[in-house]
Amino acid sequence: MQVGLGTSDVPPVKDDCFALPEGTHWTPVQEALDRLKGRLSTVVGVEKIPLDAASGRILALDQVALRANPPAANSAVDGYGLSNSGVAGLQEFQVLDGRAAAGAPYEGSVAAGQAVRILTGAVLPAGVDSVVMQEDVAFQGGAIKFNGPLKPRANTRRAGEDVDKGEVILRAGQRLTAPEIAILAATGTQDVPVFQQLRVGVLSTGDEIVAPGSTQIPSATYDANRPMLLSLAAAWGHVAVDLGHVEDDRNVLEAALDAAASQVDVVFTSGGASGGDEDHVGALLAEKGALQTWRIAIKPGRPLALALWKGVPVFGLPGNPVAAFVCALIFARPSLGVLSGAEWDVPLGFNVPAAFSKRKKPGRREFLRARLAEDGRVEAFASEGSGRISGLSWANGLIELSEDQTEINEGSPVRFLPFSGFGI
Ligand SMILES: Nc1nc2c(c(=O)[nH]1)N[C@H]1C(S)=C(S)[C@@H](COP(=O)(O)OP(=O)(O)OC[C@H]3O[C@@H](n4cnc5c(N)ncnc54)[C@H](O)[C@@H]3O)O[C@H]1N2
Ligand code: MOO
Repeated sequence: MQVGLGTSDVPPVKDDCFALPEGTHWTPVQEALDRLKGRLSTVVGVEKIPLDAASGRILALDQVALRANPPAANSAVDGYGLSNSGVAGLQEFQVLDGRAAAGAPYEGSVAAGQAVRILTGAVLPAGVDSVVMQEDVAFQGGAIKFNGPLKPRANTRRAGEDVDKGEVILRAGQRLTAPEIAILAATGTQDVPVFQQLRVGVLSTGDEIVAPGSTQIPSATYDANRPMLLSLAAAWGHVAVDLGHVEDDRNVLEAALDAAASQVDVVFTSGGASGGDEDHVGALLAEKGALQTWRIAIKPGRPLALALWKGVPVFGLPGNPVAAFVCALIFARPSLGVLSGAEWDVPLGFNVPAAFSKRKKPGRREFLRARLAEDGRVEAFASEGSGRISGLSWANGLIELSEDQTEINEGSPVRFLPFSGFGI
């Protein structure tokens, strides 16, 4: 028999460790994202680097074409260049000596009734406005014959038809990937102004955390978050800085954050965010780190600390690796983008039929490890436990269930966010 406490003093036992405790303000995911978006801005400087070293970097200034693409009208095919009369029926043209090739123009001019051999990419010689494809002609006795009419400017490319000189081709904030590199190169850019790379520090916390493989003691946990988060930061084009691991000691953590603040532009910590006896990260950030938000209506990942430490943004990610991963993708990725000079990026998502059924509590947003199958339906990982790291590599994306979704049946549309849309 219990004495001292009446049953009304004891909270009812909740089997669901994901139930949102009453009396706490749970910030909706969108509100947390809006806050981040509204408060963050670029923290890195600008440098000019050669285009061939710029892949993955963020453009710092709008770029204009330094030359038109193409710079001159040229042939789109191998064939014969001529002045097109547009007449229907059998046409005959005398073929001139010489030819026009890419990089080796034909210097003469082509009169009416004459044609010149021309290769793909060659500048159109004077007098040529159209090209007849070599497959469409009969060549006989120094002349070509073909069945007209030819369309006006057939098989030619107009000067500047892609972009004109001086036209804005890329905007500041765009990430330079293969397509952007191509247009910059084609229009003559040699050096490109980009933002300096953001330095992202990753710190693991927790007495139980040890280097992978370093011990066989069962109470030790191999550090999975730090390599995972370093890999994410690098995949997103930032400089990933390994800040190591600290034990559950507030002074040591404080010193580590101080050191980090002078070394990196943004810090990821993992673990110690939930408010347990040894959860120092949340407590320390609340006390000294201008903590902004730390309980978010999300599963997994609700204990997320967003703070500033000596002016440096700190993402206090949850310890459970799946929760740390999801929070990094959902909150940290677009934030790091803005800090590094890019636009706030909303991940690619589309609705696909569910290959599973599930009930869900209202009021929080849930992210499930998901795999889009070849039949176009999406499966969810069998377990939702946020320590089940194997589900991350099983998955090829996340399913995002909104706050008001409570029941998902097989075939119901669900939102699928492919990992590729998160840059991984
Ligand atoms: N009474 C409550 N307990 C917990 C709550 C709660 O609301 N009330 N929230 C749970 C949820 S949800 C999560 S997520 C975790 C997050 O807690 P912390 O951020 O404080 O993380 P820890 O307690 O330090 O660790 C949780 C778990 O993750 C393991 N871990 C930590 N760091 C790493 C690492 N670098 N690599 C691999 N695994 C790591 C750690 O050993 C723990 O097993 O709190 C719940 N509890
Ligand atoms: O939601 Mo916690 O964030 O389970 O992993």
